[in-house]
Amino acid sequence: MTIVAQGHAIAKWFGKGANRTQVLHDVDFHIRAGECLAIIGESGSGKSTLTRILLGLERADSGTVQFMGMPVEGRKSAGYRALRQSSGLVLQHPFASLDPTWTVERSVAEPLMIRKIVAGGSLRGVERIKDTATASVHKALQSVGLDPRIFATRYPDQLSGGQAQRVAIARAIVDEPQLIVADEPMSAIDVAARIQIIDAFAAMRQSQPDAALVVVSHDLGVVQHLADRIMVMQNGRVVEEGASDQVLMSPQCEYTKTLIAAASM
Ligand SMILES: Nc1ncnc2c1ncn2[C@@H]1O[C@H](COP(=O)(O)OP(=O)(O)OP(=O)(O)O)[C@@H](O)[C@H]1O
Repeated sequence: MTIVAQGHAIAKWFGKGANRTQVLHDVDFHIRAGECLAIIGESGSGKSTLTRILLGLERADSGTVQFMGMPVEGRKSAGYRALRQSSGLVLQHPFASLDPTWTVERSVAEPLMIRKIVAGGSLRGVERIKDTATASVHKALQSVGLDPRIFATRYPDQLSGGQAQRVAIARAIVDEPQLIVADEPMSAIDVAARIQIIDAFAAMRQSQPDAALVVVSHDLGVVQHLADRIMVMQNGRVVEEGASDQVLMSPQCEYTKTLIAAASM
């Protein structure tokens, strides 16, 4: 299977002078097309920093990151541009990532419009692609279990937290990116609605079988449902990695055992 993104020997420091702290140490990772990789670990272990580096939103101090075989370093690099155009991000707080003055349809269509403008489309051109965009937006909403006839014209304040997160997922997948990163997508969602988010990701994986999905989560139940492979981080290092069943059923590292024991309490 094609490797969509990979990093080698990534190190990252934050802060200056006496406050300078290393938060990632010699991290290697890769994600293949069609795979779901979960990154788990306690708060502050470096999960979000690693995904931000993977998305080109943060720079590593040393090491390399590649997207589809091209280096991501530097905003002018071909790898960075390809990554920006071919990745989707789902964050913890769905309402913070939706413009309250925009309808669901407009929010979900935004990546398509941006891509068209970046590709040199005129505003008139953008108007003309609206019909195509509407079809893609409705397909994305359907795939996350939201009926476009009901939800397309709603505003964020007319959505529950779970519905808003599914809108955010629809926006992340609407232009069929090769890589989707979801950073704690369930933690701001009430327990009853979490299953809908899991279903939305499962449906996305079915409709876009070649997309690579990276999920950062504290919730091992979520991880168990979604992930093919798990990477465990502790204090900025990868301490265990393997197939989901193997890591969850027979963890090798004491730290992973502790995480699993804490989750089943
Ligand atoms: N911009 C920043 N400036 C300084 N320190 C930072 C910055 N971003 C993150 N850190 C620090 O880097 C470390 C790793 O943070 P990170 O957010 O990657 O961890 P995490 O595993 O995702 O945690 P959580 O599960 O709580 O989101 C933490 O100690 C954090 O305080």
